[in-house]
Formats: sequence, C-alpha cells, structure tokens
Amino acid sequence: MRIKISAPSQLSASIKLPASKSISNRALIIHALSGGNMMPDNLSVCDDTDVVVQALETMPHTINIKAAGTAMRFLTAYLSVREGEHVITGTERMKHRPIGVLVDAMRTLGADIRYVEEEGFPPLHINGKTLWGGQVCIPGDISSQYVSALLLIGPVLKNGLELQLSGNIISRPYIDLTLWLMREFGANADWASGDTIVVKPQPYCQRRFLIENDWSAASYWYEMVALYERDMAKVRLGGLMDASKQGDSCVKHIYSLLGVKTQFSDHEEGKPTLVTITPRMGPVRKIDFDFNNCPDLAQTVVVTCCALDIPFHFKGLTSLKIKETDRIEALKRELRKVGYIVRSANDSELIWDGTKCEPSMEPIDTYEDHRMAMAFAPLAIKFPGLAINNPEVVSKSYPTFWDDLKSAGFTIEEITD
Ligand SMILES: O=C(O)C1=C[C@@H](OP(=O)(O)O)[C@@H](O)[C@H](O)C1
Ligand SMILES: C=C(OP(=O)(O)O)C(=O)O
Repeated sequence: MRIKISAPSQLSASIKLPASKSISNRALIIHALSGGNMMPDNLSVCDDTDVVVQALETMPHTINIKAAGTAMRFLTAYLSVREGEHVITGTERMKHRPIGVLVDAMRTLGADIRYVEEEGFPPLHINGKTLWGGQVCIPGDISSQYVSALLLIGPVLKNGLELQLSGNIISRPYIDLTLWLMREFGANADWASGDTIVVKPQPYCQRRFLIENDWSAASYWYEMVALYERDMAKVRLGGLMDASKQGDSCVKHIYSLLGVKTQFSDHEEGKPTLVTITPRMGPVRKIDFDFNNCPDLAQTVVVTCCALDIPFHFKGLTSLKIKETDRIEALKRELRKVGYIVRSANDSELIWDGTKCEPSMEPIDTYEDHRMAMAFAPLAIKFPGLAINNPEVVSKSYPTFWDDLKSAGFTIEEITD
C-alpha cells in the first residue's frame, strides 16, 4: 500500500496516545512471573505487545514474536526459567538481530538454549527449568534489552543475580525503567555501582498497575508542531507522566531547543496528565546531541532538523544499525529523496551541514520500520502530497497513528501506481 499525505494549514488536535509498549511488555513478564491474576491496566494494543500477550496466554510450542525486539529478548529469559520446551522465532529481520550476548549470559546461569539456525541469532530452542542465578558479566554496549531481560527474571532465580556490565552502557534509561518497574512490583533490585546491578531473590508481588502513555509516540506530534509557525498549532496529548521514567520523555527538552513549548496541566503527583504543545519562535541555529540514552527519538529529531534547516551533528547512534532496519542508512537514503544530503561517520554519527540536492519526491520507503513512517509523515507539512510506502508498519507501536493524523485534519489518500 502507498499513501499520499496533505497537512492542514493550522493544527489543532487532542490525541489519545498509545500506551507505552516498553512498560507494557515489562509489566506482562513481571505479571507472569508473579503468578498474578490482575492484568495491568491500559496495556498497549500494538503488535509488539500483542505478541507477548498471546505467547503468555497460550504458550504454544513455537512462539512467533514477529518484529518485537523486547518480546524476543524478554521471552528468551522468561522461557528459560519456566518449565516447558519452546522455539521462539520472529520475522526475517528478527533472525538477523543479534541475541548471542543474552544467550551466553543465560547459559552461564545454566539455561538450556540452542540456536535453531544461525549461531548468535533467533530462532532459539529453549528448554525451561529452575535456575540458581549468581554472577554474570555482559557487554552493556550492544542493547540494553539483554540487560533488562536478565534483570526481569532476577527475583525468581534461587540465589538472585549480580550483573556486571562492561563497555559504554547504552540506553541506560531503559535499564532504569526495568529496575523501577521491578521495584513497583516488590522486587529488591538496584545499581550497586556505576556498572553493577544486584537483584535479590525476593519474589514479585501482585498489585493493580496503570500503564502510562508513550513518550516515544509523543515525539511525532512534537515534530509536527515544530514544523508549524507560531500560533498555527496546538496539540493536546493525554495520559503522559510529567516525571516519567521513560527515557524518551526527554523529547520535551530536545524540542524546547527546536521551538516547541510544553505545558503540563495541573495534576495529582504521580498520576498521568494532559500535555499541551505549541510552537514558539526561535529554534537553535545548529544542534549537537548524543542519542545514547534515547535512540528511538533519533529519526524524529533528524527529520525535524532537516525540515527546519538546522544543521546537526548527532552521536550515540551505534544501536540504530541493529534495530527494525539499519536506521542510519535508511535515514540517509530517504532524506535524499526530499533534498537533504546527510552523511554518517563511525557507524554511530549522523551529520548534516545544510547541504541540499534537488528533491526527487519519490515515495518514502519504510523498511518495515514503524519509526521511518512516523518520522517522515510530518514532512507533509513542508512537502504537500508526500507519499509513504507500506504505511501499515506503524502497527508495531502506534496502530492508530494514521487515524490520529486524520482526526487532526490531515488528508490521507491511498494511491496506486
Ligand atoms: O527496553 C526497551 O523497551 C527498549 C530499549 C531500546 O533498545 P536498545 O537497548 O536495544 O537500544 C529501545 O530502542 C527499544 O525500542 C525499547
Ligand atoms: C527499536 C525498537 O523496538 P524493538 O527493539 O523492541 O524491536 C523501536 O520500537 O524503535
């Protein structure tokens, strides 16, 4: 499928964002490990969470988690400590996203895991059993999801877990998010030093839990607002937490540099609230930023800066190469279609010095990556009639994205060649 997008001349919208898939998937694993019967409230209904719900509910021999990285990593750890034999697999892309670091660590703990096809990659054959736990050392510079997966099962290991991370730790807020959620469910888990985490063998408890909405999804609305002139846009985003543990809540700080003002409604402390975002004058003239702590915001911010003619030097992007697609290459290729020549360096940096070319305005390809579709869609504000291929990819994290755009006054037209 291909769509053509036209933007309204003014943007005024109230958007019900999806729930956080990161929090949903952690809460589901914890819920299963606690043997609980109180499902978390406001679970995300996106593909990445649906696959976890399905797997935990039906526990088939072969579990297909499709394109969900967190599901693949978290369930690998979970299945290793639950009685039963399973094969866990996913999309072709998932079969090329590395998992060796997690498998090695799980094997150190005594887990019975075999590679079904290629060494170091899914699918995996897992024979679950009781594990004793203990000390493990793993690289922290590839994906924090391996760390979160190990931490989540820590409380049910007979001797608990001591995890030592080597290298430059990436996506650290996601590790903190895991630890926070574990503690919310009664676990005893925390950093013992800058690179060591200790989880005591203290079981999870059951409780009601409300999942807050997704700050990563909010980023696309920040991008849209940033592309409107002052007084021409106002977007209200519901269900977000002010002092959120989601690392991507730093989107509000990044976009204050890009000319977007964030206001929180009065609210009870610790409760979700309404956020209103509006454009104001004066984005920065150029920007340098390290995305190590918030890699999922990189595509949104890169596209925004090009559209606003703000040269940039972005670092901390190593993990982008092993996500839904190689996001560094995908960004460079697709931005060229709309006239921006962005270059990469050291497999971990994106640099734009303002160089442009004649736009071909070919449809934007999405590479089975929800964030490619959502980060490029707002460009229709600057390029009326922008076309996007395979827009359905948004279902990975934000299935109602196009409906929300329509409700905000965008026209989305399905086109054929
Ligand atoms: O733990 C999580 O919920 C996530 C961690 C991050 O992955 P990496 O740790 O691989 O960067 C992030 O990109 C992903 O979308 C969600
Ligand atoms: C990288 C992402 O997800 P995952 O790694 O969980 O597939 C994402 O949602 O941007």
